[in-house]
Amino acid sequence: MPSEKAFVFSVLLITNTKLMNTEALKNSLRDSVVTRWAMLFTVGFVLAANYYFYDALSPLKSTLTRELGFDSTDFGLFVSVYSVPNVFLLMAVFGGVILDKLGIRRTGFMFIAFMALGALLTAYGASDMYRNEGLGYAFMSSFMPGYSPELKMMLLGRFLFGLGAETSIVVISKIIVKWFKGKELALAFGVKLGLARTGSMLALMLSPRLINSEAGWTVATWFAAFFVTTALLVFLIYMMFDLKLDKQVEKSTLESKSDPFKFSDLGKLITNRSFIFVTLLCLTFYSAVFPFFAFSADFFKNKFGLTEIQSGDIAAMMPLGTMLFTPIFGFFVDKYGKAASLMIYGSLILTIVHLTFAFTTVTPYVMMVVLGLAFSLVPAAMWPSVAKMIDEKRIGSAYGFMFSVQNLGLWAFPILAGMILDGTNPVGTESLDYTYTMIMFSGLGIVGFIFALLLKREDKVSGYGLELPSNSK
Ligand SMILES: NCCCC[C@H](NC(=O)[C@@H](N)CCCCN)C(=O)O
Repeated sequence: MPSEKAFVFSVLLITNTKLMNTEALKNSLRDSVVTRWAMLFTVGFVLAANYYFYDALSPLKSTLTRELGFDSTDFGLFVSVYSVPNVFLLMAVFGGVILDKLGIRRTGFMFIAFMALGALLTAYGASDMYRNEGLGYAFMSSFMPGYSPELKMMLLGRFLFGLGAETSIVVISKIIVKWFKGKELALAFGVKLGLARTGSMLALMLSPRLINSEAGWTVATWFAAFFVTTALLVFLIYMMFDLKLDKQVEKSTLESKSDPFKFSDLGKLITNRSFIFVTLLCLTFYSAVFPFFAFSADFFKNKFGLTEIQSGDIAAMMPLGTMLFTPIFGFFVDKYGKAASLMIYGSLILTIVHLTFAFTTVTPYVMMVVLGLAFSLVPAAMWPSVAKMIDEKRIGSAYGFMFSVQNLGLWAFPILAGMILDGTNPVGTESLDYTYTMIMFSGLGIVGFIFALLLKREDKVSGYGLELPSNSK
């Protein structure tokens, strides 16, 4: 019968196509260990450049005061403007939507280009070229006279950088899943975070050295901007491999399909009590880490009377510590669980470190490594825990939502830290007293600790199994 023949033929065709896809999957680029790890290091370079630029001016706070007249509030404003697009334009959420629509290559290129443009504008805003009546100087002088034209141009640059940076983190996470799903995925995520932290560590160590260059202090800002621009070029190399892989394997077998973002999803997320507690922990914990980190080198300089190079080196101990500890805790969480407990310990250690900084003179070298311990415990336990409480299809929306809430803290607390510093230190004080600023960070640690306790208690009711090993849920 012709219809029976047609049926058998189409079954054979489907089976054959499936077999061919599996075959292609077996022999695709992602099956070469060397190629997929090379891809990880390629996009890891982009991530390192991202984190480098985010932290590049942190050890230069006093240089910005001396050269550009920034006070602590200006510096806080500069740090925080990174988060404005992610909080107020919900870029961390819409970036995910754009990623679903345009795909990895176009979204990645577009957002890394924003990062590069923003980084170059920031460096330009600090440069002599701009300050000697360069392009845009007259315009930036024509409004809001309370803020210098240098600050305004640098704010615009960092705003654009922030617009690209958070979404590029989401793109890179998706790239890792694309190449490592069903392979060494957890390890790949650990290495990715390690590469990001390498960027932070290098920024803290290199920037204070680069300001002593013969060509002037702005070498440090230009270097950071060129690092990000190089990352854009490096991403072009990645795009070639990505295209090749897509040609080898049907795209649908590679990229895990997530449901498109819907605002109604937010309703589901914010009625999940475990998710609320983990998001609030994310907000408070990261607000006590990244904004503190931005001020840390200046804090050590003022409290312990160190040079910019020495204080940058001490601050760099924290990312160095995380590079060591994060993979260890990641492995621990996979194998033994205890994620909720680790988040409690991490928040407690964070609070102790900040209180020690506020009220004692214990050597900051040791305390920064201990802070690195806390900053490994919580991220290593937090991000995989979200995957346990949220359906895989909505994980992108969940992370996007968490990033937006987290950025609220990354926006508000650097400004608050700067305002507290300016408010508690008379103008022209030789060395700044950070006590009240550190009390603020300790307070955030305590609130985070409470959310971590609530999360663990809630886990007993909701049964997400945060205390269980990865494969048992
Ligand atoms: N799968 C999510 C990993 C997030 C890692 C996390 N980064 C962030 O939370 C960013 N939203 C903020 C980065 C700001 C500084 N560059 C981290 O622990 O770094």
